[in-house]
Amino acid sequence: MKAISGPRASRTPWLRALPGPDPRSSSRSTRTRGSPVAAARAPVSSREALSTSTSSNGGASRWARIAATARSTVAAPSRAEITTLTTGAAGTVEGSAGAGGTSSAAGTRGSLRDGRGVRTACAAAVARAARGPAPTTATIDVMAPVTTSLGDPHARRRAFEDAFLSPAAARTWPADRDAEEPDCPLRTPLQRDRDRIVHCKAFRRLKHKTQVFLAPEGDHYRTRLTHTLEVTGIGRTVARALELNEDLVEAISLGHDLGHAPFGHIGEEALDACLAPHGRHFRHWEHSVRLVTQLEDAPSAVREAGGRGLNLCADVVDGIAGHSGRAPMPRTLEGRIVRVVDRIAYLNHDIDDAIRAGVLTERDLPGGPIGVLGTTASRRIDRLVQDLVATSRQVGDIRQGDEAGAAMDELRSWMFEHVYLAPDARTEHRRVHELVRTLFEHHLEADRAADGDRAGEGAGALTLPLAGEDGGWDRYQVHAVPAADADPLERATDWVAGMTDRYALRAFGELVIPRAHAR
Ligand SMILES: Nc1nc2c(ncn2[C@H]2C[C@H](O)[C@@H](COP(=O)(O)OP(=O)(O)OP(=O)(O)O)O2)c(=O)[nH]1
Repeated sequence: MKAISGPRASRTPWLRALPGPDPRSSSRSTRTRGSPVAAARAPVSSREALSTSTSSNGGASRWARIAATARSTVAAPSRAEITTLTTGAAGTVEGSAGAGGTSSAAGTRGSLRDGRGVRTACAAAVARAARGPAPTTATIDVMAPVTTSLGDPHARRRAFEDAFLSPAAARTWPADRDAEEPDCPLRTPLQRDRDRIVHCKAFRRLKHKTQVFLAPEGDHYRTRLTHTLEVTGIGRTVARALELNEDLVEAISLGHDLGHAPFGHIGEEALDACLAPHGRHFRHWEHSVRLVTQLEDAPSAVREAGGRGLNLCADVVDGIAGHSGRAPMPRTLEGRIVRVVDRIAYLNHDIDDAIRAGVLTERDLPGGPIGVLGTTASRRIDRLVQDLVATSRQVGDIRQGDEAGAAMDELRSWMFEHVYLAPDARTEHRRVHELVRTLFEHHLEADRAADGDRAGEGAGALTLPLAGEDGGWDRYQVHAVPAADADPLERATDWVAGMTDRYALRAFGELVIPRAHAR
């Protein structure tokens, strides 16, 4: 079996915990019954079928497990008897019964309370109570936990993770953040991280950052943003198939490339070259971490908790830090998924873009790997994903099979030779180096000139005439380091790395293109 390059991951005894494909998945109707949400919405007759199928599995089915989990946290005598639901401090849900099993006047006001006593209207409970006593059937015991937990997303998600995720999956709780924050009542900590990433400025800038083709004019070329979305989609598929934590994979994927400099890898290389004489380096994955932990504006909840940056969960930061084949291996299986699917995504979309750009034709592609993986991007992705899932399931870690893994490596080497580092591309690379060096040195010089006058916004950013001059061009707020501690190299790096391709081009133009000084 082939692991993606990097330190060899420890083998997790995970397979034993993972069942084979669910036999119910062959039938669409029974599969629908397997979903907690679908089951909660299903008519009583379907629930009876569910109850039957649960018991006919001798209590070993997933449904029996989730019902048992939920039953242990919910006292729910029957739907008809529930008048109020109260979530306790520990997030458990308790049902309180109306006298004599009938719904009383009070019973028409179903409500939820969290541990701090915050009261939330629960429309479903209200509607149920208003309808009056419902028939008590054998299914009620199974359904009640699902029904009652609908009002408490955290209890429902915990029950889901206990029942449906592999024991080797990363768990959503406890949320390990630098600054401790109270949970959001609706979103889980990982959903919240996902939202924080999508709402941050660095995420929006990905739409104007190169994937491979510099500052592309064509509407159909990939950018770092569309690459990020493709990685997220493929990553979720793999995580779901392996019963790992999809929410974690999603958050890592969405954040993994936030730290890319303008002009993709070439910009990264150019910034690295600027820092090398000072004994420093630039790596995009480390800069992604710097962005989410320090540079991005803290959301209000983070500020209130005394934190900085996006204050993401530690597993998300770890996955971002370890997504590149050149970085240390992430500690979670979810992080390792992103590390492999990043390559699956970029190799295949880069072939597509290279053909679109006229750099390649399909006939040029190397016969060996294409023979193994398939002749179209969708077939290749499908083959690589199926292989990754099957092999990982078998060995208990995130691994590719020997044949598919070797074919992908060969294709990647071929792409380096014929696309990424091809002679035509190298000409542009020299120009990018020149541009990045000019901007970097301009910032250092401006910082020196500002000579300690650094209160408020970054002095370097103010020296560029374009900054903040018109509505279309934002000034980047990149200097999170307090003025007194400002490190000029770090400030220049943050400033250049934060640029989009077009901002960098325009900034460079402002600095080097002579302007008329008379009208
Ligand atoms: N790795 C790398 N990618 C390049 C280079 N030039 C262009 N690219 C393109 C190919 C892919 O579309 C994309 C890879 O960017 P990523 O940020 O996903 O690379 P990362 O270091 O995470 O990938 P890796 O694990 O090293 O394959 O950049 C280069 O010199 N090195």
